[in-house]
Amino acid sequence: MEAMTFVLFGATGDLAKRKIYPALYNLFIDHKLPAEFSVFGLGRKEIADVDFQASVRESLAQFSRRPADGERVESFLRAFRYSALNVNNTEDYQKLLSAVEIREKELGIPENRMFYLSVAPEFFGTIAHHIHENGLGAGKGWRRLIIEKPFGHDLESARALHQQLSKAFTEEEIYRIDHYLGKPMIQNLEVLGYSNPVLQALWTNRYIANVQITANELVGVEERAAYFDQTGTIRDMFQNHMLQILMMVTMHLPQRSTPEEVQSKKRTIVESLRPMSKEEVGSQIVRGQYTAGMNGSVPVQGYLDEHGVAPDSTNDTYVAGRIWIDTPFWNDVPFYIRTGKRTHEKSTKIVIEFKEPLKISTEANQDEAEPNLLTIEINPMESITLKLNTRNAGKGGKIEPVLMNFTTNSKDAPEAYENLIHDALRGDATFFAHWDEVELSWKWIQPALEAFEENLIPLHTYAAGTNGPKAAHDLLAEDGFKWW
Ligand SMILES: NC(=O)C1=CN([C@@H]2O[C@H](COP(=O)(O)OP(=O)(O)OC[C@H]3O[C@@H](n4cnc5c(N)ncnc54)[C@H](OP(=O)(O)O)[C@@H]3O)[C@@H](O)[C@H]2O)C=CC1
Ligand SMILES: O=C1O[C@H](COP(=O)(O)O)[C@@H](O)[C@H](O)[C@H]1O
Repeated sequence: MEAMTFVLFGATGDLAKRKIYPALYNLFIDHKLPAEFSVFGLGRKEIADVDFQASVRESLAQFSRRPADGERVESFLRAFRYSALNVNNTEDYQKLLSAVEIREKELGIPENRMFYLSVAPEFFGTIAHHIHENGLGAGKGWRRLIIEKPFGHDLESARALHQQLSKAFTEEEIYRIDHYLGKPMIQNLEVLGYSNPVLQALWTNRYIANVQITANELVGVEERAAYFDQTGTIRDMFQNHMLQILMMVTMHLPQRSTPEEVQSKKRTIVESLRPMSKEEVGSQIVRGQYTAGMNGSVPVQGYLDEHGVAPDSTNDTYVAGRIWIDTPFWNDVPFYIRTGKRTHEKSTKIVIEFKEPLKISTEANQDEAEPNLLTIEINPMESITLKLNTRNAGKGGKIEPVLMNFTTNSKDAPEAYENLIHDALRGDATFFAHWDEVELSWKWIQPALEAFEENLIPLHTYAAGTNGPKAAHDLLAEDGFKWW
């Protein structure tokens, strides 16, 4: 990997401490960073390099999956420098440029620069503009930009943001992080498809009855009401993470696909999502909000009583939807997606329900065989389970389900941010969200955003600690299915 400078906007923030420093440190230990690299942390306060290094050391002690002590952490920290910068202040960028150049010369490294914007999205455009105007991106090496979701608040604002960024960076230089795309099991979907002919053959509407994608959470709004009450689950989870999982599970990829091929297949999927009008949203999408209930054995308050939430808020903390993909592979297969806060469990998973040939072909047969299910657990477990039916000779030949299960030992696996930062440093955009996907996702979901805002569809309640609103279960029951 080529030597580079990693410029981190928002170096004093929560994401940097919890995710970015531990990811860089673990990459360093695994020899996945270049032999020579330089890191510049940025924030508004004046902080001495040595104090900045101490705060990074502290973050590692708290959040790294590997012990952060001894010489190896010290040698990692020697790469770190700090520069005070207010995103609106031109002089601060000039000061930064000169510090970066001095360090590049000291280390004898090329002018390869990675700009990571771990700051509020309203700063993205300003920062990109200043990087461009002040020559930070004009070195002889490569320049890349990593940004964190949210990429816009709706279709219009996403397009405006894209325009601003495009003035300073090309699409190939922009790496949009959707951390779900860094999860090992999501990355595994690509391999599962092309390396298992048995699955590949079944991956169509001929054999699949429906696909269910779930991202249930135990947590509520926590300390993030200011953001979440303006955002809701539909923007926070559904428009990005859930639709990205949908794309990953439905694209058919040949082996050794290039990032461009992956992006093109994903675009085809999101382009083929059957559009819904604002008036149709009510029949395809369920929105919910949690009321008081339990988090395990602890009583918890309802959403409207959470600190920072407007007492009459109609914000969604739960969304379930039925989606159709109009392609020859997926015609007539319903995709059910649900995600919510304060449900009964933390569980992110994909369930593929296969059609039931037994029931279809022998109506008179009294055996109650369950459908074959392929369950891919993403979080907190990482496993793949296939549910088959077999005859149990010990029980008079009764047909019973059996499970074939593979569970990964995820303790040592790299975390999402490690995978993604490593890919961006290598210039591999496979697991990043391309602008086309982002724009098309906003376009598809825009009528739902409007229906929510105009209160055209009901806001169902569910008690904290339960499995979501009843309406989300009715959505599948209408089609003769149930959530697994
Ligand atoms: N935290 C998380 O788990 C996740 C966060 N994100 C996204 O990541 C981004 C960062 O989030 P998070 O770390 O939580 O945010 P924080 O509020 O914790 O940190 C914000 C950072 O921005 C810096 N900052 C604020 N104003 C300015 C300014 N005018 N000039 C320069 N720097 C400024 C702050 O530095 P200082 O105050 O020192 O100047 C601080 O380092 C956001 O876009 C968020 O949506 C996405 C997914 C998860
Ligand atoms: O992006 C987000 O994701 C988290 C859930 O992530 P996970 O990796 O724990 O499944 C969610 O809690 C948060 O609201 C959202 O912004």
